[in-house]
Amino acid sequence: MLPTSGSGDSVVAHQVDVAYGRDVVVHAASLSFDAGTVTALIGPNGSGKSTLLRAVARLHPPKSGTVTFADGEDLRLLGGRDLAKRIAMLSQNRTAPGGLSVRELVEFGRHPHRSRWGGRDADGAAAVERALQLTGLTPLADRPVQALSGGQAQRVWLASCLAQRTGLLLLDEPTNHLDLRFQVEILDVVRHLADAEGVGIGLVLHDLDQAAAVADRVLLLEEGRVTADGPPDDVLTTENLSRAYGIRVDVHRDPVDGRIHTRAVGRYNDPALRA
Ligand SMILES: Nc1ncnc2c1ncn2[C@@H]1O[C@H](COP(=O)(O)OP(=O)(O)OP(=O)(O)O)[C@@H](O)[C@H]1O
Repeated sequence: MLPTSGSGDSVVAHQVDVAYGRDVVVHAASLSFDAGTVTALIGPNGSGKSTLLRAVARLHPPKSGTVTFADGEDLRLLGGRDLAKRIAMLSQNRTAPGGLSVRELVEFGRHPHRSRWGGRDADGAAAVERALQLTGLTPLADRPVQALSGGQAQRVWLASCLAQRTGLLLLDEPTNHLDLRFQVEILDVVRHLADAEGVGIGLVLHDLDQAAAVADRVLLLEEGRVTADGPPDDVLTTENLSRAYGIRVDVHRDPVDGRIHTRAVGRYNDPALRA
């Protein structure tokens, strides 16, 4: 079967500051998204996760610092089409142009692989069918995008990224709007792409249990700074999470599968506070 990605790729951000106007919201952030590795960005609302991901994807130029591929090549030196062959990003807040079917929107992901004059894209049809299949959209392929639910539409945008067949995949809250089954299935796809095809994956997740389950590495952001970076066991601790989120967060390890589970303890499930 045609692989979804090209070959795996890695990207390194070094001491990156990112600003909106004069307001610096990401401070001296360093990270890497490595081939064959799933890296999750977590942190409270407004801590800079999306902004940092967008800076790595060159959608928002950093104020200072560098973003390079593993071989040292600066992303700024690539043309848009060449960059889109190497990095795909699922952003939040997308709007589909009117009148498109699911398959037509997924085909947008093939744009960088077509010649400037819209010429042949030998792998295109197979890449699109595979992306539809991986996201469970084959039965909906001919439906108008505008007739889809929020979760179905989320899967179409993800499929469009997969059809791009890049070695790096950056996903901003990919499980947003998805029901339980598709949350699990999409994270399975993410894991598969990293393990079987060597894709480097960076994703923003709010669900800490999902981050623990899917990620090899977790970065915690607080007020625009990376305050922890390492394996889930080292980062997802009561101390780190309670400090970052400003609420007590208990962390347990499942005795059966060994996975980390987190529980934010609010007033209503803390017996000491309820008494
Ligand atoms: N377009 C914008 N113009 C100005 N400030 C912005 C803009 N987008 C985000 N910000 C600010 O930048 C900071 C970081 O926002 P960002 O969206 O990166 O955080 P986040 O961690 O992804 O948040 P969330 O979990 O809510 O999605 C916040 O203070 C936010 O108010």
